[in-house]
Amino acid sequence: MSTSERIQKLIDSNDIVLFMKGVPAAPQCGFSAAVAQILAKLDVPYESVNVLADPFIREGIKEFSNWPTIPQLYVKGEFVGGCDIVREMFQAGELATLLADKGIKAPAS
Ligand SMILES: N[C@@H](CCC(=O)N[C@@H](CS)C(=O)NCC(=O)O)C(=O)O
Ligand code: FES
Repeated sequence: MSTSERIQKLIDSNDIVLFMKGVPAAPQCGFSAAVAQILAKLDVPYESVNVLADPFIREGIKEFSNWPTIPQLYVKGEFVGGCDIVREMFQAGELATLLADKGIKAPAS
């Protein structure tokens, strides 16, 4: 499978995918940590992909999204943005709205 096919499969098989440096429990960069923290606050399940563990994904996702940096957030197969965009959307309440519009809910507590 090519790198872009692997990326396509990841975003097709998970409602939310965060391409990040490190893992949610131990992010390796503040930008990735910020997005993981926001997703934790929204209390939604997501798949994370550690680009530091895979140089092909690290470069491939930039080409795939036409976006030069990590982190990158995908929701229902659509690129949402990096840290700045996600932070702004979260603060404006737009990220919660986007997830609700796409039918993604926090697990019932
Ligand atoms: N302003 C960016 C910050 C992210 C950023 O600058 N990422 C850099 C440093 S972690 C990056 O991915 N550089 C390319 C690389 O490390 O492959 C955003 O909104 O996401
Ligand atoms: S790893 Fe240095 S800024 Fe992200």
